[in-house]
Amino acid sequence: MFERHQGGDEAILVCLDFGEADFADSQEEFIELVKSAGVHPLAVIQGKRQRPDPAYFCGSGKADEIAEAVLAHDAGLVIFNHQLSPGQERNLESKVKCRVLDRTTLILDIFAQRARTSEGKLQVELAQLAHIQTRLIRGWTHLERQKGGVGLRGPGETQLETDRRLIGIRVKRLKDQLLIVQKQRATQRKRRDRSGQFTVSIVGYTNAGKSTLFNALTKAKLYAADQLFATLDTTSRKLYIDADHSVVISDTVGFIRDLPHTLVAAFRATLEETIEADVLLHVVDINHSMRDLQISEVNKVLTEIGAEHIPQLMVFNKIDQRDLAAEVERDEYGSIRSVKLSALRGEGLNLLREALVEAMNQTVKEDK
Ligand SMILES: Nc1nc2c(ncn2[C@@H]2O[C@H](COP(=O)(O)OP(=O)(O)OP(=O)(O)O)[C@@H](O)[C@H]2O)c(=O)[nH]1
Ligand SMILES: [Mg+2]
Repeated sequence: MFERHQGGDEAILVCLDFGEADFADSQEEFIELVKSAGVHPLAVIQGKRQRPDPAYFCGSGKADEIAEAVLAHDAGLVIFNHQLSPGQERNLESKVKCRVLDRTTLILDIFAQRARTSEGKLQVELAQLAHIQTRLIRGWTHLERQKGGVGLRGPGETQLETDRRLIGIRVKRLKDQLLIVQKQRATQRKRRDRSGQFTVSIVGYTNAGKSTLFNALTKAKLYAADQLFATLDTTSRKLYIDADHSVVISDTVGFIRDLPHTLVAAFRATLEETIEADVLLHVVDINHSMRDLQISEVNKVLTEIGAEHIPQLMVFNKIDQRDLAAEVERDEYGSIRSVKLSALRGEGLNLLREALVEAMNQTVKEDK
Protein backbone atom coordinates (compact mmCIF):
# COMPACT_ATOMS: atom_id res chain seq x y z
CA MET A 1 0.00 0.00 0.00
CA PHE A 2 2.88 2.37 0.77
CA GLU A 3 4.99 1.49 -2.22
CA ARG A 4 5.84 4.17 -4.73
CA HIS A 5 6.80 3.74 -8.32
CA GLN A 6 10.55 3.75 -8.82
CA GLY A 7 12.53 6.14 -11.01
CA GLY A 8 12.75 4.94 -14.58
CA ASP A 9 9.07 4.09 -14.88
CA GLU A 10 7.40 4.52 -18.22
CA ALA A 11 3.84 5.68 -18.40
CA ILE A 12 0.88 6.38 -20.60
CA LEU A 13 -0.51 9.82 -19.83
CA VAL A 14 -4.17 10.69 -19.97
CA CYS A 15 -5.44 14.26 -20.29
CA LEU A 16 -9.03 15.37 -20.49
CA ASP A 17 -9.96 18.54 -22.32
CA PHE A 18 -12.87 20.22 -20.59
CA GLY A 19 -12.87 23.04 -23.10
CA GLU A 20 -10.33 25.20 -21.28
CA ALA A 21 -8.62 27.78 -23.44
CA ASP A 22 -5.25 26.66 -22.18
CA PHE A 23 -5.62 22.92 -22.65
CA ALA A 24 -2.41 22.58 -24.66
CA ASP A 25 -0.44 24.44 -21.98
CA SER A 26 -1.90 22.54 -19.11
CA GLN A 27 -1.10 19.32 -20.94
CA GLU A 28 2.47 20.49 -21.37
CA GLU A 29 2.67 21.31 -17.67
CA PHE A 30 1.38 17.85 -16.86
CA ILE A 31 4.11 16.26 -18.98
CA GLU A 32 6.69 18.36 -17.10
CA LEU A 33 5.19 17.22 -13.85
CA VAL A 34 5.44 13.59 -14.90
CA LYS A 35 9.06 14.04 -15.92
CA SER A 36 9.77 15.74 -12.61
CA ALA A 37 8.66 12.55 -10.93
CA GLY A 38 11.32 10.71 -12.92
CA VAL A 39 8.77 9.01 -15.16
CA HIS A 40 9.21 8.73 -18.89
CA PRO A 41 6.05 9.55 -20.86
CA LEU A 42 5.33 7.01 -23.60
CA ALA A 43 2.17 8.41 -25.11
CA VAL A 44 -0.54 10.93 -24.36
CA ILE A 45 -4.18 10.01 -24.70
CA GLN A 46 -6.66 12.84 -24.91
CA GLY A 47 -10.37 13.05 -24.55
CA LYS A 48 -12.82 15.87 -25.00
CA ARG A 49 -15.58 16.49 -22.49
CA GLN A 50 -18.03 19.27 -21.79
CA ARG A 51 -17.52 19.20 -18.06
CA PRO A 52 -15.05 17.66 -15.63
CA ASP A 53 -16.18 14.05 -15.58
CA PRO A 54 -13.29 11.64 -15.40
CA ALA A 55 -15.86 8.88 -14.91
CA TYR A 56 -16.10 8.83 -18.67
CA PHE A 57 -12.75 7.08 -18.78
CA CYS A 58 -14.17 4.17 -16.87
CA GLY A 59 -16.63 3.63 -19.68
CA SER A 60 -15.42 0.83 -21.90
CA GLY A 61 -14.50 2.78 -25.06
CA LYS A 62 -11.87 5.05 -23.60
CA ALA A 63 -10.63 2.44 -21.15
CA ASP A 64 -10.12 0.08 -24.11
CA GLU A 65 -8.10 2.74 -25.89
CA ILE A 66 -5.91 3.16 -22.83
CA ALA A 67 -5.55 -0.61 -22.42
CA GLU A 68 -4.42 -0.90 -26.04
CA ALA A 69 -1.82 1.80 -25.55
CA VAL A 70 -0.57 0.06 -22.42
CA LEU A 71 -0.12 -3.14 -24.41
CA ALA A 72 1.40 -1.44 -27.43
CA HIS A 73 3.99 0.42 -25.35
CA ASP A 74 4.41 -2.24 -22.71
CA ALA A 75 3.75 0.43 -20.08
CA GLY A 76 3.70 -0.28 -16.38
CA LEU A 77 1.79 2.81 -15.40
CA VAL A 78 -1.05 5.08 -16.47
CA ILE A 79 -1.17 8.60 -15.04
CA PHE A 80 -4.23 10.85 -15.18
CA ASN A 81 -4.02 14.61 -15.13
CA HIS A 82 -7.07 14.65 -12.88
CA GLN A 83 -8.17 13.52 -9.55
CA LEU A 84 -9.79 10.11 -9.69
CA SER A 85 -12.05 8.67 -7.09
CA PRO A 86 -10.69 5.52 -5.47
CA GLY A 87 -13.45 3.57 -7.19
CA GLN A 88 -12.52 4.92 -10.61
CA GLU A 89 -8.89 4.14 -9.95
CA ARG A 90 -9.61 0.52 -9.08
CA ASN A 91 -12.00 0.15 -11.95
CA LEU A 92 -9.47 1.45 -14.42
CA GLU A 93 -6.70 -0.67 -12.99
CA SER A 94 -8.66 -3.82 -13.62
CA LYS A 95 -9.46 -2.69 -17.16
CA VAL A 96 -6.05 -1.48 -18.31
CA LYS A 97 -4.18 -4.17 -16.36
CA CYS A 98 -1.57 -1.93 -14.81
CA ARG A 99 -1.11 0.60 -12.05
CA VAL A 100 -3.17 3.79 -12.35
CA LEU A 101 -2.18 7.04 -10.64
CA ASP A 102 -4.06 10.30 -10.46
CA ARG A 103 -2.66 13.82 -10.36
CA THR A 104 -2.84 14.14 -6.59
CA THR A 105 -0.87 10.96 -6.04
CA LEU A 106 1.67 12.10 -8.61
CA ILE A 107 2.23 15.45 -6.88
CA LEU A 108 2.46 13.75 -3.49
CA ASP A 109 4.99 11.38 -4.97
CA ILE A 110 7.18 14.20 -6.28
CA PHE A 111 7.03 15.87 -2.90
CA ALA A 112 8.03 12.62 -1.23
CA GLN A 113 11.03 12.31 -3.53
CA ARG A 114 12.11 15.90 -2.93
CA ALA A 115 11.59 16.42 0.78
CA ARG A 116 14.95 17.05 2.44
CA THR A 117 14.47 18.35 5.95
CA SER A 118 12.90 16.22 8.62
CA GLU A 119 9.98 18.62 8.79
CA GLY A 120 9.39 18.38 5.05
CA LYS A 121 9.51 14.60 5.17
CA LEU A 122 7.09 14.45 8.06
CA GLN A 123 4.66 16.74 6.31
CA VAL A 124 4.72 14.83 3.05
CA GLU A 125 4.19 11.51 4.77
CA LEU A 126 1.30 12.99 6.69
CA ALA A 127 -0.25 14.22 3.45
CA GLN A 128 0.24 10.82 1.81
CA LEU A 129 -1.39 9.07 4.72
CA ALA A 130 -4.29 11.50 4.64
CA HIS A 131 -4.71 10.70 0.95
CA ILE A 132 -4.59 6.97 1.58
CA GLN A 133 -7.04 7.34 4.44
CA THR A 134 -9.68 8.94 2.27
CA ARG A 135 -9.22 6.11 -0.21
CA LEU A 136 -9.70 3.56 2.52
CA ILE A 137 -12.88 5.16 3.72
CA ARG A 138 -14.41 5.77 0.33
CA GLY A 139 -12.99 2.89 -1.61
CA TRP A 140 -13.12 -0.06 0.70
CA THR A 141 -16.53 0.27 2.23
CA HIS A 142 -17.46 -3.06 0.68
CA LEU A 143 -15.00 -4.69 3.08
CA GLU A 144 -16.50 -3.03 6.09
CA ARG A 145 -18.82 -5.88 7.00
CA GLN A 146 -16.26 -8.68 6.71
CA LYS A 147 -15.22 -9.87 10.12
CA GLY A 148 -12.33 -11.94 11.36
CA GLY A 149 -8.86 -12.24 9.96
CA VAL A 150 -5.34 -13.12 10.96
CA GLY A 151 -2.04 -11.50 11.72
CA LEU A 152 -2.07 -7.89 12.71
CA ARG A 153 -5.77 -7.68 13.11
CA GLY A 154 -7.18 -7.30 16.57
CA PRO A 155 -9.98 -9.62 17.65
CA GLY A 156 -13.01 -9.07 15.46
CA GLU A 157 -11.33 -6.32 13.46
CA THR A 158 -11.90 -6.08 9.75
CA GLN A 159 -8.99 -5.43 7.39
CA LEU A 160 -10.29 -1.92 6.95
CA GLU A 161 -10.29 -1.25 10.66
CA THR A 162 -6.77 -2.62 10.95
CA ASP A 163 -5.47 -0.44 8.17
CA ARG A 164 -7.21 2.57 9.63
CA ARG A 165 -5.84 1.80 13.06
CA LEU A 166 -2.26 1.39 11.82
CA ILE A 167 -2.48 4.57 9.79
CA GLY A 168 -4.05 6.32 12.75
CA ILE A 169 -1.13 5.32 14.98
CA ARG A 170 1.41 6.50 12.41
CA VAL A 171 -0.46 9.77 11.85
CA LYS A 172 -0.50 10.45 15.57
CA ARG A 173 3.24 9.80 15.83
CA LEU A 174 4.00 12.05 12.85
CA LYS A 175 1.85 14.83 14.27
CA ASP A 176 3.66 14.62 17.60
CA GLN A 177 7.03 14.83 15.88
CA LEU A 178 5.87 17.74 13.75
CA LEU A 179 4.66 19.58 16.79
CA ILE A 180 8.15 19.45 18.27
CA VAL A 181 9.75 20.76 15.07
CA GLN A 182 7.13 23.47 14.79
CA LYS A 183 7.71 24.61 18.35
CA GLN A 184 11.38 25.07 17.57
CA ARG A 185 10.45 27.05 14.50
CA ALA A 186 8.06 29.23 16.47
CA THR A 187 10.78 29.95 19.01
CA GLN A 188 13.12 31.05 16.25
CA ARG A 189 10.44 33.25 14.80
CA LYS A 190 9.66 34.85 18.13
CA ARG A 191 13.30 35.66 18.60
CA ARG A 192 13.25 37.37 15.23
CA ASP A 193 10.00 39.19 15.98
CA ARG A 194 11.45 40.57 19.17
CA SER A 195 14.36 41.97 17.24
CA GLY A 196 11.79 43.79 15.07
CA GLN A 197 13.09 42.30 11.86
CA PHE A 198 11.23 43.07 8.68
CA THR A 199 10.40 39.77 7.01
CA VAL A 200 10.03 39.07 3.31
CA SER A 201 8.75 35.83 1.86
CA ILE A 202 9.36 34.78 -1.73
CA VAL A 203 6.31 33.04 -3.16
CA GLY A 204 5.26 32.00 -6.65
CA TYR A 205 4.38 29.25 -9.04
CA THR A 206 6.80 26.37 -9.25
CA ASN A 207 9.78 26.99 -11.55
CA ALA A 208 9.25 30.78 -11.59
CA GLY A 209 12.78 31.35 -10.32
CA LYS A 210 12.25 31.90 -6.58
CA SER A 211 15.37 30.04 -5.45
CA THR A 212 17.46 31.68 -8.14
CA LEU A 213 16.27 35.08 -6.91
CA PHE A 214 16.90 34.12 -3.28
CA ASN A 215 20.41 33.00 -4.17
CA ALA A 216 21.10 36.12 -6.22
CA LEU A 217 20.00 38.36 -3.35
CA THR A 218 21.63 36.50 -0.49
CA LYS A 219 24.58 34.88 -2.27
CA ALA A 220 23.31 31.60 -0.89
CA LYS A 221 23.59 28.35 -2.77
CA LEU A 222 20.14 26.86 -2.60
CA TYR A 223 19.13 24.21 -5.07
CA ALA A 224 17.62 25.80 -8.16
CA ALA A 225 16.77 23.63 -11.12
CA ASP A 226 14.63 23.46 -14.18
CA GLN A 227 12.20 21.07 -12.62
CA LEU A 228 8.92 21.43 -10.83
CA PHE A 229 9.12 21.54 -7.03
CA ALA A 230 12.90 21.86 -6.75
CA THR A 231 12.30 23.50 -3.38
CA LEU A 232 10.16 22.00 -0.67
CA ASP A 233 11.45 23.53 2.51
CA THR A 234 11.51 27.08 3.71
CA THR A 235 14.95 28.60 4.09
CA SER A 236 15.51 31.97 5.69
CA ARG A 237 18.51 34.27 5.58
CA LYS A 238 19.32 37.73 6.76
CA LEU A 239 19.73 40.09 3.85
CA TYR A 240 21.58 43.39 4.24
CA ILE A 241 20.16 45.75 1.65
CA ASP A 242 22.20 48.80 2.59
CA ALA A 243 23.84 50.30 5.65
CA ASP A 244 20.50 51.08 7.28
CA HIS A 245 18.26 48.28 6.10
CA SER A 246 18.21 44.56 6.60
CA VAL A 247 15.42 42.02 6.25
CA VAL A 248 14.92 38.33 6.88
CA ILE A 249 14.06 36.75 3.57
CA SER A 250 12.60 33.26 3.00
CA ASP A 251 12.47 31.00 -0.03
CA THR A 252 9.42 28.74 -0.08
CA VAL A 253 7.84 25.78 -1.81
CA GLY A 254 6.36 26.56 -5.22
CA PHE A 255 2.63 26.42 -5.84
CA ILE A 256 0.86 24.59 -8.64
CA ARG A 257 -2.63 24.22 -10.02
CA ASP A 258 -4.71 21.65 -8.12
CA LEU A 259 -2.22 21.42 -5.31
CA PRO A 260 -3.66 18.58 -3.26
CA HIS A 261 -5.56 19.97 -0.29
CA THR A 262 -3.96 17.54 2.07
CA LEU A 263 -0.64 18.94 0.98
CA VAL A 264 -1.65 22.56 1.43
CA ALA A 265 -2.75 21.67 4.93
CA ALA A 266 0.48 19.83 5.63
CA PHE A 267 2.59 22.68 4.36
CA ARG A 268 0.72 25.31 6.28
CA ALA A 269 3.37 24.98 8.97
CA THR A 270 6.23 25.48 6.53
CA LEU A 271 4.33 28.37 5.07
CA GLU A 272 3.85 29.97 8.48
CA GLU A 273 6.84 32.12 7.60
CA THR A 274 4.81 33.29 4.65
CA ILE A 275 1.68 33.95 6.67
CA GLU A 276 3.64 36.16 9.03
CA ALA A 277 5.74 37.99 6.46
CA ASP A 278 5.57 41.77 6.20
CA VAL A 279 5.83 41.70 2.42
CA LEU A 280 5.51 38.95 -0.17
CA LEU A 281 7.71 38.90 -3.24
CA HIS A 282 5.46 37.21 -5.76
CA VAL A 283 7.79 35.85 -8.44
CA VAL A 284 6.33 35.28 -11.90
CA ASP A 285 7.91 33.83 -15.03
CA ILE A 286 7.11 36.74 -17.35
CA ASN A 287 7.41 34.54 -20.44
CA HIS A 288 5.18 31.71 -19.38
CA SER A 289 2.15 31.11 -21.56
CA MET A 290 0.04 30.44 -18.47
CA ARG A 291 1.38 33.46 -16.60
CA ASP A 292 -1.93 35.00 -15.58
CA LEU A 293 -3.37 31.69 -14.55
CA GLN A 294 -0.27 30.99 -12.48
CA ILE A 295 -0.63 34.32 -10.71
CA SER A 296 -4.23 33.62 -9.81
CA GLU A 297 -3.43 30.08 -8.68
CA VAL A 298 -0.75 31.40 -6.34
CA ASN A 299 -3.18 33.98 -4.97
CA LYS A 300 -5.72 31.22 -4.44
CA VAL A 301 -3.30 29.21 -2.31
CA LEU A 302 -2.28 32.36 -0.44
CA THR A 303 -5.93 32.89 0.42
CA GLU A 304 -6.20 29.29 1.56
CA ILE A 305 -3.34 29.72 3.99
CA GLY A 306 -4.58 33.11 5.19
CA ALA A 307 -1.91 35.27 3.58
CA GLU A 308 -4.11 37.24 1.19
CA HIS A 309 -3.91 40.42 3.28
CA ILE A 310 -0.10 40.72 3.07
CA PRO A 311 1.16 43.39 0.66
CA GLN A 312 2.64 41.88 -2.49
CA LEU A 313 5.46 43.13 -4.62
CA MET A 314 5.22 41.47 -8.01
CA VAL A 315 8.53 40.33 -9.47
CA PHE A 316 8.41 39.60 -13.18
CA ASN A 317 11.40 37.37 -13.69
CA LYS A 318 13.36 36.01 -16.67
CA ILE A 319 13.32 39.24 -18.70
CA ASP A 320 16.61 38.10 -20.29
CA GLN A 321 14.71 35.55 -22.35
CA ARG A 322 12.86 38.31 -24.13
CA ASP A 323 15.46 41.05 -24.05
CA LEU A 324 13.26 43.22 -21.89
CA ALA A 325 14.66 46.06 -19.82
CA ALA A 326 14.71 45.89 -16.05
CA GLU A 327 12.20 48.37 -14.68
CA VAL A 328 9.92 49.36 -11.85
CA GLU A 329 6.23 49.88 -12.38
CA ARG A 330 4.26 52.13 -10.05
CA ASP A 331 0.54 52.46 -9.47
CA GLU A 332 -1.44 55.67 -9.72
CA TYR A 333 -0.48 56.62 -6.15
CA GLY A 334 3.21 56.21 -6.84
CA SER A 335 3.61 52.96 -4.91
CA ILE A 336 5.72 50.28 -6.49
CA ARG A 337 3.58 47.56 -7.98
CA SER A 338 6.11 45.41 -9.78
CA VAL A 339 9.74 45.00 -10.70
CA LYS A 340 10.91 43.39 -13.91
CA LEU A 341 14.26 41.66 -13.57
CA SER A 342 16.43 38.68 -14.36
CA ALA A 343 17.42 36.73 -11.28
CA LEU A 344 19.75 34.61 -13.40
CA ARG A 345 21.69 37.50 -14.92
CA GLY A 346 21.32 39.79 -11.92
CA GLU A 347 19.71 42.53 -14.00
CA GLY A 348 17.32 44.67 -12.01
CA LEU A 349 18.32 43.33 -8.59
CA ASN A 350 19.21 46.85 -7.50
CA LEU A 351 15.74 48.02 -8.43
CA LEU A 352 14.31 45.26 -6.30
CA ARG A 353 16.51 46.21 -3.35
CA GLU A 354 15.35 49.80 -3.65
CA ALA A 355 11.76 48.64 -3.90
CA LEU A 356 12.21 46.62 -0.73
CA VAL A 357 13.54 49.63 1.14
CA GLU A 358 10.54 51.61 -0.04
CA ALA A 359 8.20 48.87 1.09
CA MET A 360 9.91 48.80 4.48
CA ASN A 361 9.52 52.52 4.92
CA GLN A 362 5.87 52.32 3.98
CA THR A 363 4.94 49.44 6.20
CA VAL A 364 4.36 50.47 9.74
CA LYS A 365 5.34 47.51 11.78
CA GLU A 366 2.65 46.54 14.25
CA ASP A 367 3.69 45.90 17.79
CA LYS A 368 3.79 42.20 18.33
N1 LIG B 1 16.52 32.65 -18.36
C1 LIG B 1 16.31 32.71 -17.05
N2 LIG B 1 16.12 31.58 -16.36
C2 LIG B 1 15.92 31.68 -15.02
C3 LIG B 1 15.87 32.93 -14.36
N3 LIG B 1 15.63 32.69 -13.06
C4 LIG B 1 15.54 31.36 -12.92
N4 LIG B 1 15.71 30.73 -14.10
C5 LIG B 1 15.70 29.29 -14.35
O1 LIG B 1 14.41 28.78 -14.06
C6 LIG B 1 14.51 27.46 -13.50
C7 LIG B 1 13.81 27.39 -12.18
O2 LIG B 1 14.49 28.17 -11.23
P1 LIG B 1 14.32 27.97 -9.66
O3 LIG B 1 15.00 29.12 -9.01
O4 LIG B 1 14.68 26.60 -9.24
O5 LIG B 1 12.73 28.14 -9.56
P2 LIG B 1 11.81 27.99 -8.24
O6 LIG B 1 10.72 29.01 -8.39
O7 LIG B 1 12.64 28.07 -7.02
O8 LIG B 1 11.20 26.56 -8.48
P3 LIG B 1 10.61 25.52 -7.38
O9 LIG B 1 11.52 25.49 -6.21
O10 LIG B 1 10.60 24.27 -8.16
O11 LIG B 1 9.24 26.00 -7.06
C8 LIG B 1 16.02 27.17 -13.41
O12 LIG B 1 16.39 26.42 -14.53
C9 LIG B 1 16.65 28.55 -13.42
O13 LIG B 1 17.95 28.56 -13.94
C10 LIG B 1 16.06 34.12 -15.14
O14 LIG B 1 16.06 35.25 -14.67
N5 LIG B 1 16.27 33.94 -16.47
MG1 LIG C 1 12.91 26.72 -5.55
